[in-house]
Amino acid sequence: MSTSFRLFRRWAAPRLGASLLPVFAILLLAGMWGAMLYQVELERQVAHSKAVGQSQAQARALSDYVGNILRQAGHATHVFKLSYEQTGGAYPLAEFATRGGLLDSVLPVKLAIPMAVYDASGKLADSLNAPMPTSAASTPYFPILARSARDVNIVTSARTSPHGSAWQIQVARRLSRPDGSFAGVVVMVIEPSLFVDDYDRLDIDERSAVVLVSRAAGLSAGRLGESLFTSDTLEFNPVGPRGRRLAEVIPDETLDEVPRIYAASELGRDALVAVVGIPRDVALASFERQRLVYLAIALAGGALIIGVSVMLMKQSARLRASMCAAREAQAMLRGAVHGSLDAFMLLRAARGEDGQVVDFSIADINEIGAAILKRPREQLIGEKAFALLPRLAKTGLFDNYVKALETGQSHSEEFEIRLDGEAPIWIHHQVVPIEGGVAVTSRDITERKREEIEIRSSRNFLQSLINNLPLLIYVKSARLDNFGQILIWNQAAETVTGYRPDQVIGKRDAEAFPSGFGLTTPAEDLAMLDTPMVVDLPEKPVSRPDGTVRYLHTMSVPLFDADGHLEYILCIAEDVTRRREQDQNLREALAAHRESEARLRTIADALPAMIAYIDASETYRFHNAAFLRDFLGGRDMVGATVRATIGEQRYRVLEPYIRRALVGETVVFEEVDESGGRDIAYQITYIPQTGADGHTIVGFHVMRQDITSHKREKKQLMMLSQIDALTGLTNRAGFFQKLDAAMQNSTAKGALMAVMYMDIDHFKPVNDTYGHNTGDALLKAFSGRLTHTVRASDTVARLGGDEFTIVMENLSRNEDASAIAAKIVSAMQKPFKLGEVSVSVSTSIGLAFFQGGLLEPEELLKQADMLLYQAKQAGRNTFRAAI
Ligand SMILES: Nc1nc2c(ncn2[C@@H]2O[C@H](COP(=O)(O)OP(=O)(O)OP(=O)(O)O)[C@@H](O)[C@H]2O)c(=O)[nH]1
Repeated sequence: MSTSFRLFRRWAAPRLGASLLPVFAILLLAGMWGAMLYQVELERQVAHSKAVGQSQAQARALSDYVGNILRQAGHATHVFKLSYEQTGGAYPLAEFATRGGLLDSVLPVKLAIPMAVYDASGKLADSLNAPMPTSAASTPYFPILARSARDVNIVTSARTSPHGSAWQIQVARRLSRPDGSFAGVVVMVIEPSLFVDDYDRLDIDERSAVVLVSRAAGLSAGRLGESLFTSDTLEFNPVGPRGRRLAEVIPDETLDEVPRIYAASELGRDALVAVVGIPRDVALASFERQRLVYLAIALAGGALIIGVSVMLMKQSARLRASMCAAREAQAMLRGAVHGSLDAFMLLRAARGEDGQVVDFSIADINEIGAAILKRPREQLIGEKAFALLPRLAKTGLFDNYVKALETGQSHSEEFEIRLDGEAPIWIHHQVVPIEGGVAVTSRDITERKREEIEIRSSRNFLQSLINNLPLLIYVKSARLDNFGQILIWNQAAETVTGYRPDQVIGKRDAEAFPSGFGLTTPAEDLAMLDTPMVVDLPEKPVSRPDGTVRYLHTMSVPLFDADGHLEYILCIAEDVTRRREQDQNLREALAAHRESEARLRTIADALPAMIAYIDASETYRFHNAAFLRDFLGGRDMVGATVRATIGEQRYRVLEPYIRRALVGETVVFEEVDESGGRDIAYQITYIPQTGADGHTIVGFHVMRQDITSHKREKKQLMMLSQIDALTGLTNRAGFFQKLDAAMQNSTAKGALMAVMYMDIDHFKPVNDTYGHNTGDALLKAFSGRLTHTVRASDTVARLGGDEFTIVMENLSRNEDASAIAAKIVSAMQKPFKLGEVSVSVSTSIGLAFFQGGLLEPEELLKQADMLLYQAKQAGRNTFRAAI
């Protein structure tokens, strides 16, 4: 096979494969459509033949009818001839054509066929149903009939009527005299329209064409729909070869818009041809329906074929793509496997009779794998792996392969193999399940493993050392390519700063700490680069991610490589936050203490009370400005004892109180200072002070308050509480106190006394009419008048509302009190001038007496109230006194 052919085949094969399906689909479509069109054409031809047959049947029916009419017309002329000749020529047409007459037995008279009788000279002798030519002498049939001695019937060819454009057929018969000589002719004139104007008779569609053609005359008459026509040009030509059974014809000029299938039927005589045309759509209706069904089936089938083909093409394109990819991948894999530094084997599972895997045969192996097994690759392929190396089964590899195969899970591990008599080796082993077996990759990693273990153990030691140191340790690179990058970050660094190693390691300060702090500043790091030496850095705040701040005291130490170049900056830091906080707290506590002391002194000095503090040894420790000024007479006694300050005599008075205070009792007592010429009352309070333990009394506070004015106000308040606020008279409480005192006095001395109880008559209307202010003004004016009417020693009181009482003591006689009552009643009758208004009221009074006894004040007042009630009952403006 030549190279160019091979190349061509490689190029053509996929393309051919890709185009087969669409070509097949197109062929299938074309075949389906071709078959469908062929079938449709066959059916069209059959339908057409049927339609022609139908038309011809109709045409035949028409020609039969025409022939029949013409025959009957010949018959009719014969019947007339017989009657005419029998009657010696005296037989009128009218009688011949009566309903039920001779004509009617041959041709229906209702056809009203025009008829005429001409005499021997050709002159019109009789006519019926239409005007007829007056002479027949010039007609072609007349000389023939005149000459002929026999009974002859002539049917003329179609010809145009002498009267108009319509054409007609004439049926003429010779009439003879009894001697046989020529008597004349009888003629029937038949219009072709008679044959064609009736669709019902033919039972055809209304759009059909019915035509009668006279070949001899070249005339035709027909009917299209509602219209009748005649023509002298229309001709129908046969379709196809002559002599065919089906006589399809086509008109040489279009009759109208309707396409039709025409067929002709010759009459056989008189050169007449009947033609019927059936509308094509009617004739082929069922074929057209069938054609639509075929079309629909073909379209649906076509769509199905296209759809399925497209789907299959897509599927096959995908399949080709994935096969291509698989082939490429396979090729790459094979390349990689053979070029790999790892040993690689494809093992096919070998199963025993029970279906269990008993061994694996080598399906493929690369050169390195073959080298490990110490056999050429070609020899190894097909060999049983574990039969070849039975000792490998002991390592558990066999079990691993079977497990990977059965679970479908890849498996990779690093393990140490100790085979008898050989140094242990480390293998990195990977088993991948594949169809019917496993793919195994192995790499000898003994060397790497050994180094790794060594490095790990020394690193672990260092790591644990660094991590367990309580100091923050972090190491930055000092190499120029990654200067400032943090390389080590120990546990204490994480705990103190809150940054985990993964957030910090490999980054520079600016990246690692978004909040902006640097454990050492870039300037400090650069300084280390310039002059590498141990530096004690100032304390610095660092913000943790949670927002709290820690203070670090850092020392940075340069670390050099073997060549003496600076390689790392080791930073060792101590968290000094707690110590700083303690210092700060102490400072703040001291300041707060001083501030609070000063504040307390300011407050104490501003207080009007005298305040001092005396300790358990009775020595003054503090006194405020008021105490210094008012109690100590301006001498500062802080540090002096109480006894020395106030003198022995006064100390004896105060000592019991001091003792009580020093055992924890709050002591309150009063003292009157009479030294300054006026009495000043003091209230003194000793408040014990407990020490830090909360119960030992370490001294007591003294508070000395001037309560002189307070006492005076209290007295005044007592007095005020017995006065009626509106009128200034004694109120209810004062009245009862006074009444009680007076009754006690009366009982003690046996003196006569009286209680007067009065009420303003009709006071409510005053309030209602003038308002409450005027009511109040009236109450005041009433009180004033009352006070002026009685003695100064009598007590006038307002019990409430408009009710008043008077206590009168030391009376000589009852009448004295009654007289005063009368005087009051009279005094209150005068109008009261209250601002703009003048108000007139009156008063009613109840008067009760007492001259010692066991009566209670309330009972005496009740007596007076009863009497007041009686006075009100008596019509008001009066008084009632007890007898
Ligand atoms: N303006 C004023 N009216 C008061 C005061 N206290 C009570 N009143 C009114 O005094 C009226 C007392 O009415 P009464 O004594 O019951 O009736 P009255 O119209 O005087 O009739 P009699 O006493 O039966 O003649 C009530 O309308 C109270 O609202 C007050 O302090 N000032």
